[in-house]
Amino acid sequence: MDDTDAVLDELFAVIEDRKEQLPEDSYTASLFTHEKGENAVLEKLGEETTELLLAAKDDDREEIAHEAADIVYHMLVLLSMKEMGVADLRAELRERR
Ligand SMILES: N=c1c2ncn([C@@H]3O[C@H](COP(=O)(O)OP(=O)(O)OP(=O)(O)O)[C@@H](O)[C@H]3O)c2ncn1[C@@H]1O[C@H](COP(=O)(O)O)[C@@H](O)[C@H]1O
Repeated sequence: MDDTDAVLDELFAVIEDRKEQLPEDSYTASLFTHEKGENAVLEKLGEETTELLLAAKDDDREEIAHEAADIVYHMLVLLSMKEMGVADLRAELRERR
């Protein structure tokens, strides 16, 4: 497993922990409560996708990486909300190889 794989698994483990513990100062935890919730995650994914497209049009590599990371984080939160995980993503990608 390379570093990229490891960081995805680490991040997903943190997300799962926030979902369980719901610490007050956690942005992730706020997404799992009525304070924000699923709609906020979906809105973020929409916004960040638009921002990624604009960054790509501008050939702004730093911004592309930033927006792509925001999308991956919110996508992992969404998978967790649906009782899914990185394993589902990995299995789907693997099946396509
Ligand atoms: N990867 C992320 C991550 N990406 C984005 N965000 C948050 O998502 C929110 C929205 O992102 P935006 O890019 O839209 O930032 P914004 O400043 O709110 O911008 P706008 O809303 O004005 O567009 C911000 O509050 C970001 O901090 C993240 N929050 C947390 N993580 C990871 O989750 C871990 C746990 O974080 P907590 O749950 O906060 O402890 C962290 O250590 C990180 O690894």
